[in-house]
Amino acid sequence: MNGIMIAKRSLTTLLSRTQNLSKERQFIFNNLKQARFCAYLAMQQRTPYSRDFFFRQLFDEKSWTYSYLLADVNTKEAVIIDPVLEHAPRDSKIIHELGLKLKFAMNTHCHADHITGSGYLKKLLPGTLSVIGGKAGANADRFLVDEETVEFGRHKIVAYETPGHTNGCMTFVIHEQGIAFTGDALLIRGCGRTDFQEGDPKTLYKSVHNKILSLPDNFVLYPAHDYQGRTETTVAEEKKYNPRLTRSIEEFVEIMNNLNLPYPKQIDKAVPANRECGVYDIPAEEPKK
Ligand SMILES: N[C@@H](CCC(=O)N[C@@H](CSS)C(=O)NCC(=O)O)C(=O)O
Repeated sequence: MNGIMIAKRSLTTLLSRTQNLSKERQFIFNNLKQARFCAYLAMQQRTPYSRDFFFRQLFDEKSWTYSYLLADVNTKEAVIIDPVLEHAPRDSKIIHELGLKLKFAMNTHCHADHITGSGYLKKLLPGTLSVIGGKAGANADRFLVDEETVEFGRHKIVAYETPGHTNGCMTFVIHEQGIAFTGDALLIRGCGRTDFQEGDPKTLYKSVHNKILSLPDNFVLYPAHDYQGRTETTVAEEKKYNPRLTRSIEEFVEIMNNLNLPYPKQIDKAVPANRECGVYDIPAEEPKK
């Protein structure tokens, strides 16, 4: 019997003995339960990336957006997920410096909070194709349907429809590497709002449970945003700690209908621009009045 098994057995014996005891002991019991879950999480090793898989998380501080640059190390073919207009020069520079060839600029959905960098990247890196879900109602070079595969080198992204934040939301999964890009469907300890752009809480709840939280527990999830500096999560963590999605569907609807968030600052220019796959240059700042 190895150390972990002995520790697990002792903890289980201790836990069973603490049941039906006083409040104080119940408190200790709950903390031990928590410790046991943390140990379980720590033991859930993520799938190590294969040596020929390149991953880079990028950030836009204005809209708190994460973009992801992925590549096949051998063929140099690359994709970028959810690029941001203002960072197209930065992203194309990295791609150039690393000797990569951008094949696809992909969007998980038609964003409301920033203009996609797809259009500008197409101009800076000729040959790049823009990609979005077929139900997004946006223009692009390639439209994805549920479970369609996008390839770069030998790597495969499977696109799953996860509507609810918007109709066209998709989650991009790379099964071999144990990762998923959830866009705004699932955020770390949260989820995308449902109060505009075809948002629907019941649809979102079903999408997240059926298509994201049903992935293996150790899959690492990469959202399109985080507003607290967190960079990634896992299926196991969200199944345990997501304050919205661990509730019943009725409670979830109630929560979502009462978020009362202010509208994203850029929504009026972002949605029309994103319907056209972004713009082809960084627009000049509007003069201050
Ligand atoms: N303050 C930001 C917008 C923040 C926001 O509304 N985020 C969206 C995702 S981008 S449409 C969201 O779904 N948030 C959910 C949440 O619970 O925060 C801005 O002005 O751009």
